[in-house]
Amino acid sequence: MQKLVLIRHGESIWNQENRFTGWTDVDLSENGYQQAKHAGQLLKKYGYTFDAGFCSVLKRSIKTLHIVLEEMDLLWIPVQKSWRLNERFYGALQGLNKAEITAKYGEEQVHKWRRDPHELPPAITKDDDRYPGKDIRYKHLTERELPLTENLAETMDRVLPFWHESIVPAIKLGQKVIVSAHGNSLRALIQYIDHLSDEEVTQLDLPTGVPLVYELDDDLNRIKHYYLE
Ligand SMILES: O=C(O)[C@H](O)COP(=O)(O)O
Repeated sequence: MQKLVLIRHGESIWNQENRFTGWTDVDLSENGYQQAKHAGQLLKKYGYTFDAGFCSVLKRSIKTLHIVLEEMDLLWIPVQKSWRLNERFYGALQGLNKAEITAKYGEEQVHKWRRDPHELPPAITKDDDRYPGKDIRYKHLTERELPLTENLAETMDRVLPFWHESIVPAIKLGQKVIVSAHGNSLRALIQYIDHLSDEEVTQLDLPTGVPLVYELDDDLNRIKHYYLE
């Protein structure tokens, strides 16, 4: 049996302000720092340790992992960052207030944008300042990989190659792994690991900054999962 720990980053400033975030590189709120710290303390208290960490290239995920590892005195372990673990790219919704968008387009449409795995939020265009092609950290991505919008299914398509090529090999080597990522990149991963239907993943919401432990068998099938609280 292998344990894998997934953690959604601590609360960000835009989570607090109720704004669509996506690939916007927003920092943790003070509460988010405390959540990450608490997560690290819990992991330590329950005797967890890690050999490898994985996070996105967004600072809320990077800092969450850093703070957790700092609490565990494990800052020295190798950490791999990948854009593939980034939050789902929320297109033209990025930066907008969720309540205002709900007032404008109605709850049903906003729920679809947020939770329907195949619904695409309105896209940006390449001349938009939010286009990732303008951000140096994505300079190695092909044009096809640079999103203008993304639904959960597309998010899963870009998360899974990283899961199979980087995370799975580490687990199979017997390493203890922690993945710090985002609400939707983790929902995509969980849909895959747990074989959830589209209907089931629609119901799945992850809290910020709470470690989610997966116990996996040798073929990486889930035995059970639970939050550490
Ligand atoms: O990008 C965001 O706005 C959040 O991290 C996730 O938002 P959601 O719960 O609306 O998908």
